Amino acid sequence: METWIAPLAVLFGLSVALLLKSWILRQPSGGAGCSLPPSPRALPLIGHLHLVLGKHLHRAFGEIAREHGPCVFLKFGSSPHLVISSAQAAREAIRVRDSTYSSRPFLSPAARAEEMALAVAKLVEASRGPMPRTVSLTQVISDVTYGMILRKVVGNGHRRNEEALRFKHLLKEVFVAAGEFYVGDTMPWLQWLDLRKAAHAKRLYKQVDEYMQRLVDEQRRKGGDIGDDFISIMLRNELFSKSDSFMKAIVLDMIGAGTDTSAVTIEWAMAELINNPRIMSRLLEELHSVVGPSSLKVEEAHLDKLVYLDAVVKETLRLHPPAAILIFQAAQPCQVMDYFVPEGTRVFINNYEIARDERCWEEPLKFKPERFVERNIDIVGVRDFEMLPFGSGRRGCPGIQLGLRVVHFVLANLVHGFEWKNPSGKELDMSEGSGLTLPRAVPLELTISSRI
Ligand code: HEM
Repeated sequence: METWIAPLAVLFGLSVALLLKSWILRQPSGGAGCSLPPSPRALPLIGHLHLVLGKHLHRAFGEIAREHGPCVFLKFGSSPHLVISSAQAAREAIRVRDSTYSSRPFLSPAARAEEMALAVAKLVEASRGPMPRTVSLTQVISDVTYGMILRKVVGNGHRRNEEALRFKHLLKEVFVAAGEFYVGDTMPWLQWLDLRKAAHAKRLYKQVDEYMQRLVDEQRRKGGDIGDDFISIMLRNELFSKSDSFMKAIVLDMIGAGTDTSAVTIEWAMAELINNPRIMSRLLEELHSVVGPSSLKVEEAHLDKLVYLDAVVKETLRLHPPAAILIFQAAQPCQVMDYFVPEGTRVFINNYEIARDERCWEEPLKFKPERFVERNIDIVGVRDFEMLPFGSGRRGCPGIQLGLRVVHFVLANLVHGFEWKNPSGKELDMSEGSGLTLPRAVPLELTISSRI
């Protein structure tokens, strides 16, 4: 017996090894005469999951791109993913996704001026309070942007009531839950690992839905005839007003997509300005020459003349894009950079990596707003693709104009009216935290003195 068991065991071992090898090396076959993009070595069952688990996705993708190139094919479980990390590849991928671009204006300066005036009054008070005059700028920025966006989306009534404030905290929790990696999304057989996280997310979404419903009901009771806020506009339009779910989804999209993105951009800009006193001085000089002495308020009418402020905001969006990765799905088989991309592939455009690519940007890790003064670089993904803070094309951000307005306006007022310092006197820590919008790891706590 023993004489034939040994060769059989070797044969069995060899076949398993061969099977595993062929599985590891297997590349799904390409179409239209071109091959799939290069791919790192995968592991059985989990594919490339081990390369990203426990890391910031944009950084993990950056490491993979440096080794394998700007178009990399990955598998998480059995789901195909394409990671794009160069401007040229991003242009091609977005061309495949769609070829038109549209932006929609959202302007109502009065509400924004009121929100800003409230924030400035609070800051002046803090600057006259007992020493040390330290302010949580993260909190101030978050409150003022939330107030501005909420007034635009749901009207004036909700901005300061208790429920609105509770909803703000709820949204924060939703952002954290949405930013989590759910293994079951790519490997359904591992869904049980997500059960606790998923139940928590479900509870949060239920609370969000209830709040949205109350907003819609309340506006409907008023007849929807007041104001130019988003709910009123939808209630006046038959196409939207028939479906509460549709209206709630749009309102949530606006608040969710508009508040944190604008707030973290202002926070990163302030942090970069504190760490770069020369740039802060140049911005202050511009504000003095356009607006006048600090006792005068910055108004929205000034913003178009503040060229250096615009450059500071663009440079902030380049180094700290709130959406580090843009995600979409290939609806049909397509071709990107001569590579075949199968239908259903989830495409990741690594915005963060592209905007720090040394082939496109000189000294890419340096905060240098001057690059936007010297060159007219398009940041909305129409002509240039070296940075895509708002995405691009039909799925791109519909709130670009409102977002940029809010960021310029709040930042200009914070810099013009107040002097800010890091209480420790050292450089600020610029580490990134976790979350959907690439927030700072450490909140901004600064000492304030008023110039007003
Ligand atoms: C600095 C501020 C902002 C930044 C950086 C930003 C960035 C983005 C990005 C990158 C996307 C995804 C685009 C894509 O997938 O290609 C997006 C989508 C979106 N943004 Fe913005 N955004 C900002 C402000 C706003 C504001 C103020 C609003 C409206 C109040 C808004 C509403 C939306 C909506 C509704 C979407 C679509 C979300 C979806 O597809 O479900 N955004 N934004």
